[in-house]
Amino acid sequence: MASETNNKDQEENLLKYKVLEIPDTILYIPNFISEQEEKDLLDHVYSAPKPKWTHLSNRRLQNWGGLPHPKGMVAENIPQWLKIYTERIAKLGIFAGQTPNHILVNEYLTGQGIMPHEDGPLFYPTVTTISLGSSTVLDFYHHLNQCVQTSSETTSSSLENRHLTSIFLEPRSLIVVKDAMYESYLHGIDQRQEDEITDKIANLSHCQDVTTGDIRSRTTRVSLTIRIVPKVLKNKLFFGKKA
Ligand SMILES: O=C(O)CCC(=O)C(=O)O
Ligand SMILES: [Fe+2]
Repeated sequence: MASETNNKDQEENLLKYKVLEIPDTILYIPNFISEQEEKDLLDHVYSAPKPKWTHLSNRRLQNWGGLPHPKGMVAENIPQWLKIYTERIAKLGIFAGQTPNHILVNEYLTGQGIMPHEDGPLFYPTVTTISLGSSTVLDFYHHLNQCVQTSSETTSSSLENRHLTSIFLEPRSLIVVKDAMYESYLHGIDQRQEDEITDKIANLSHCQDVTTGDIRSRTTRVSLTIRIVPKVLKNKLFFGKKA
């Protein structure tokens, strides 16, 4: 009973961070971490051994907690400097009592981004991201098949036409993307040097110091995407001969 009351209190506390009513649900929490915590996290990310980085054409990344796999993830130890945040996020009460076991670190240089995509079935359908270093704009899009067909198919399928909403991500903020927003829409970050603040950004009233019409330059941004991989292998399979 007591835990039911706690859950209800937690849900009510989170309501003030809710950005969109439809189609449920984006929460945006400014200053989720302090400036010192941001600095410490960046120091840790940049002190990771070189082979920890995977280089992609438009960003590089580090994977912590194991490699998600349809057959199950072989879980790896999460270092303490990241555990602080998986535990802090677990306390928000958005993961049905579980603690996130996976962190993807993405680094975007100015002008880099990530193509519209969905995170897919290997993850629990709630995703949280802490932004470090620079602000950016995260865009949400309808899937191609969700678009209302107009007389011109090319127009109706262009990304611009499929745009649903955008969220301005300030450094040190946390965004939570859940439910339909996770499962039924694509998200991406445009490859741009700067972001124009327009009324297409849904969370302006939750941001610190931004007004429509502002131009925000991008610098290097590091994001920590913190999630749950539900399917974990209990033991590493042992193929070698025992001594
Ligand atoms: O950097 C971000 O905020 C988004 C990252 C993302 O969408 C992903 O890694 O799947
Ligand atoms: Fe993603």
